[in-house]
Amino acid sequence: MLGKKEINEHGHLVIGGCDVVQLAQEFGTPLYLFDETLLRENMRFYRQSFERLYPDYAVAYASKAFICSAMCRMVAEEGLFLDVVSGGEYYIARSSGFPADRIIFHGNNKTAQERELVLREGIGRWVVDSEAELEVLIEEAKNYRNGKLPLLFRLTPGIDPHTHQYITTGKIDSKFGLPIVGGVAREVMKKALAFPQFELRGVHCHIGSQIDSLEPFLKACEVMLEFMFQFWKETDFLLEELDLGGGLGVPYLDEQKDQFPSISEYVEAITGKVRAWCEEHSFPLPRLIVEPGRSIVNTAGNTVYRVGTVKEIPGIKKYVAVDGGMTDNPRPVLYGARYQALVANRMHDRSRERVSVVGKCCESGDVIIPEIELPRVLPGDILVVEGTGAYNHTMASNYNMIPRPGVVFVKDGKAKLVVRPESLSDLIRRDVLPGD
Ligand SMILES: Cc1ncc(COP(=O)(O)O)c(C=O)c1O
Ligand SMILES: N[C@@H](CCCC[NH3+])C(=O)O
Repeated sequence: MLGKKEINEHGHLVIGGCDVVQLAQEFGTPLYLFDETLLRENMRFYRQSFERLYPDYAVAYASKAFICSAMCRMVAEEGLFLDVVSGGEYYIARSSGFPADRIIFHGNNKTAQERELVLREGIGRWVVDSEAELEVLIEEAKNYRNGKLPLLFRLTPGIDPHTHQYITTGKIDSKFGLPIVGGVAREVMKKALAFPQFELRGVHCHIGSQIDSLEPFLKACEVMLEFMFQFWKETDFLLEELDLGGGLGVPYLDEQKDQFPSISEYVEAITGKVRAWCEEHSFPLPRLIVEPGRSIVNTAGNTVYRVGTVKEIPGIKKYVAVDGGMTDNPRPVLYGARYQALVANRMHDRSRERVSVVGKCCESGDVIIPEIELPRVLPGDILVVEGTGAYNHTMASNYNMIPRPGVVFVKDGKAKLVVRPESLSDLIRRDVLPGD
């Protein structure tokens, strides 16, 4: 099992002190269920690890992994910054009361509306992604409400993190960022120095996601520090901040548990590397920023389904269909992502059969787990797919007009509904009948 889970006297799965079978009855299925203690613990692991090892840092939670108003509140309470990549994420954060000066604003194609919103309300760091964006900002930032606009520049350091190609983002051939090669990034940044409306704070990179080793992060530290050092020598301007993005991977299956560095190993490695490099080159220690998403939320999240149709094709396969699917978890279809599951209402059942867990969408590719050994599954059973905290709720769709699930936080035996499940009427909320 992933995360902290127990089994009670009824043989039911317990998360955050709550009986998952009862939660399924109370809140309905499918349902995203988050262990609040684990969420907070992971945020604290990041902060405490930095606190022990490095003088000046910020941990910015990457909200694209999982966002809702209650999550933004929690991130604010835990003293983290927030990484947003759209006006939508910014809006949710601000509506929950998240302080603007702790928000980092990303995007490779920020729209006029998004820029206007953020410049109106304020921002902690604005991450410039391209020369074209800088050109637009030269005009638009003139009347920034808080004086100088604090900028980071996103660079592509040319590193392959050896992860799925769709979530590889730091190679030179990328839609994100300014390439380090050929002096492109350097020239664009030099240009920004000439404008008084900007406060040039530092550089950013994000090499990819679900990365299973420390080596690509260490390489990124080196390349980025080398860039900062050269920039200093050439311009006499010291870039004070280095934002290394997110990307630390996590196990999705029990058998992968030893295959990923822990949060503290990751923080130890990057802070050690930065310290050693700076000492060797007599370069002032920069302020370090990281933007973890998945490693904070994934293991804390689970999806609770009810089993419907069970279909056996003799000698070939048994299909177990649940009341959700690729609409609440598109990751298997998109990335071939793997998951494991539990039968929450019969945790002591030792019978085993090989099945394929599928969804209810009108697509043969709507498979959540192609092959898994489970206790003999019956219609009505409660099936929990583990490790769905990241990029599930935020990537869910209404395909086949299936309402999206609600979100419940559990902690110390108490359950809080933090996103209500969509209703059928939500599905027509934005419809306009011609003539009305
Ligand atoms: C700029 C940026 N920062 C942070 C993250 C978070 O990454 P992860 O969830 O892998 O930690 C992402 C997503 O990959 C990103 O694009
Ligand atoms: N959506 C991806 C991660 C994207 C990271 C954003 N840069 C996933 O589920 O793995």
